[in-house]
Amino acid sequence: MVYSSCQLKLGQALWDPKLKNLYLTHITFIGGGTMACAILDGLAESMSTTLKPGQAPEHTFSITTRRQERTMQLSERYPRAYVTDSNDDGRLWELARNDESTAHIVLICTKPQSTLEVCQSIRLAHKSIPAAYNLPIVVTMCPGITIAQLESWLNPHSHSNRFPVVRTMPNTPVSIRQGATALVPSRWASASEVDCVVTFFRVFSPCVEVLPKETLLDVAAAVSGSGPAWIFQYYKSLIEAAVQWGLPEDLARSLIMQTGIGASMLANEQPEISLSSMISDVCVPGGSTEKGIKRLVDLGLQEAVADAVGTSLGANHRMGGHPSL
Ligand SMILES: O=C(O)[C@@H]1CCC=N1
Repeated sequence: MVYSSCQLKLGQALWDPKLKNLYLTHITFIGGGTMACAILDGLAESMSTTLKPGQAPEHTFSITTRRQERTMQLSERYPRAYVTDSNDDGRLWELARNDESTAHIVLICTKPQSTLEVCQSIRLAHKSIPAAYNLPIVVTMCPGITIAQLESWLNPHSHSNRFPVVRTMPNTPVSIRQGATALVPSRWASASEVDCVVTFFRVFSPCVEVLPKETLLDVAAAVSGSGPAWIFQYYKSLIEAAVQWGLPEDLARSLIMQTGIGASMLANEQPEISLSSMISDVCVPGGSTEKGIKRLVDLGLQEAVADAVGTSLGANHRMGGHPSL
C-alpha cells in the first residue's frame, strides 16, 4: 500500500468512523538529532492544530536530548515543543497522557544502541496506566531492531495491554517534505493506530507499507533510508569529474543538482517506462553517453552498488543482534 501526502491536524479525529475514533494529540521525539529535526522541520510548515473539544495542550511536541546545552537550541528552534534532557522527566509523559479516545506517538530517534534503555523509560512511565487507556504508539526508525525485540523490551512480563509498535524508515529529505518512508506495523497495532502513524508520516513523505516480511524494512533502509547518501556520493563524483575537466565547482553543482531533479521527476512521472529505455533515450547510438555508460558498466558499477547495499544491509542485521549492538 502506498500512501500519498496529506495535512496533519493535531487533535482532529483522523480515522474512518467505522474504526475506533482516535484523536492524535501529541508527538514525543526521544532524541533531538538529525532525523528528529528533519521531521520537525518537515512538520513545522504544514501542521495546524485543531483541538479536541475541551482539550488544550500547551505543547504540540516534546523532545528529549541528552545534552543539556542542546535543550536551549531546540526550544528556540521549535517554540511549540516541550524540551527536556531526561527521558524519565515526569512532565514529558504527563503531556503525552492518553485517555481512551486519544493517540500519542513516541518516536524513538536515538542511536540504535540506546533503544533498549529508551524502551525501559517508556515502559516505566506507563507502568500504572489503567488497562482501558491507550498506550502510546511506539515508532522506531532503527534498522535491524526487530518488532520482537522491541516488544520484549516494552512488554517483558505482560501479554495484555501491549504497546503498539510500528517500525519505520524515513530519510533526510523529510525536512523539505520530499522524504520517502517505509513502514511495518506489529500485529498488536490496531488499524486506527497504523492509520495514525501513516497520517503522521504522510505530512512529509509518501509512505509505503513493506509486506509480507518485516526483514524487507531493512532492505528499504539500505536503499531508501541510506539512499540520499548513495545519491549524494554519486553527485559528488560527478562534480569532482567536472571540476577535473575545468568546470567551476558551483556551476557543476547547480547543473548536476538540476539534472538529478529533472531526471528523477521524469522517471517518476512515467513509471511504465523502464530505466533502461530512459538511458537509451539519452544515448545517441555510438555517441558519447553510450561510450561513457559502457565504461561505467565495464568498471563494475552494478557490482559495486550491489556490494555496498549488501554491506549496509549486513550492518543493519548485525545491529539487530542486541544486546551487543
Ligand atoms: O546509517 C545508518 O545507520 C542509518 C540507517 C539509514 C540511514 N542512516
